[in-house]
Amino acid sequence: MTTATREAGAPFGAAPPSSGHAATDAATDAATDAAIVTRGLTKRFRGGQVAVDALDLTVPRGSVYGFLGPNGSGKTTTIRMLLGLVTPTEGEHAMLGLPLARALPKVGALVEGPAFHPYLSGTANLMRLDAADPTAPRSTAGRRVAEALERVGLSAAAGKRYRAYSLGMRQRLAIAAALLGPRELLILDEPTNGLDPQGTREVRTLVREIAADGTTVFVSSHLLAEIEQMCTHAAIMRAGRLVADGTIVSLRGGLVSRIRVETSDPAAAARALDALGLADVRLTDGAALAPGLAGEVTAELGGHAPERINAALVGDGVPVRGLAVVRPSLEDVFVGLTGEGFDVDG
Ligand SMILES: Nc1ncnc2c1ncn2[C@@H]1O[C@H](COP(=O)(O)OP(=O)(O)OP(=O)(O)O)[C@@H](O)[C@H]1O
Repeated sequence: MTTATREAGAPFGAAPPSSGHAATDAATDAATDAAIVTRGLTKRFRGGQVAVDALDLTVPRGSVYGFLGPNGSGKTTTIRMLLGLVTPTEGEHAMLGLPLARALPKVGALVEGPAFHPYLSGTANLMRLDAADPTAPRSTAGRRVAEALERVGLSAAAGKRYRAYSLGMRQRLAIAAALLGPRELLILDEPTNGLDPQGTREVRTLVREIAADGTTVFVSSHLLAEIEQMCTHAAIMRAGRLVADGTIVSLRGGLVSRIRVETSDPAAAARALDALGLADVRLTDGAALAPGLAGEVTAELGGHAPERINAALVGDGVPVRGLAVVRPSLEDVFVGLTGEGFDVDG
């Protein structure tokens, strides 16, 4: 069943009124209460290209949900299906447990940035966009625009022409456009694409602030580190398929942290780590590569406290130049799952 046929009836995931099974109800309620649910969502373009392949997603309310995947992995197509801009070939989807037409007023979206007029101010640009929404009452337009500008931290620059805005300010204005009116869910497609580091930081901070105000944020990106810094949850896509999803902590939890010791005596360090019972001790002898180069020993951290490892190394007379806990990144998760690097140009 697609969105088009579902709009007139109950939203996907809604519990039947007479459902009497507690376990089934709990599962259904979780889906109904989610900000976004998709089941078997598929898009096959004419010509046979499968952009999204049987996607099952559950985005909890209140999460900052990273939708991660290399270029071309189906992120934009999924978002366009969610918003009713592309008709799915198969599968179901719902936002906020509502039929699409009722959900959309509560959903702000930034898919392809709105076209702003370079010679108009931030305020004037948003007033134009607000005026294009036939459901928004005219009498409160000024307040809506002022609030949206305030929310993205552009009140002070509201009167400036758009052409004088920095890249980060421009993107914040685009997000303000998605926030005209109260939103329960904000969907952002690659909001930091093309931004400089400062602009990227501004957008990242803004996303966190919006989430802290209680809005669920669904944000796509091809940048692993960015999703790790910004999100509570993530789904990882590859070639239209979901390869992993969950909280960032649980995704990383599938892989173990390691301890890394930098030392001029890696053999002694390796012996000490072995004696402590650390697993998978690996050694690189720097001096064998170049005279004077420090060596490195790594091992699975397991339940060992790094400070005790350090004390044991020092106690054994190992000259420790550096000691670090290396936590697995989402990139490690992706590589572990697919056996491939995360090719951003993929
Ligand atoms: N209208 C279309 N017709 C045919 N193929 C399409 C169409 N739109 C997207 N595709 C293809 O579907 C696949 C997924 O594209 P999509 O834009 O959803 O990926 P993405 O993960 O958002 O990547 P990007 O970050 O580059 O936009 C790609 O191979 C793309 O070429």
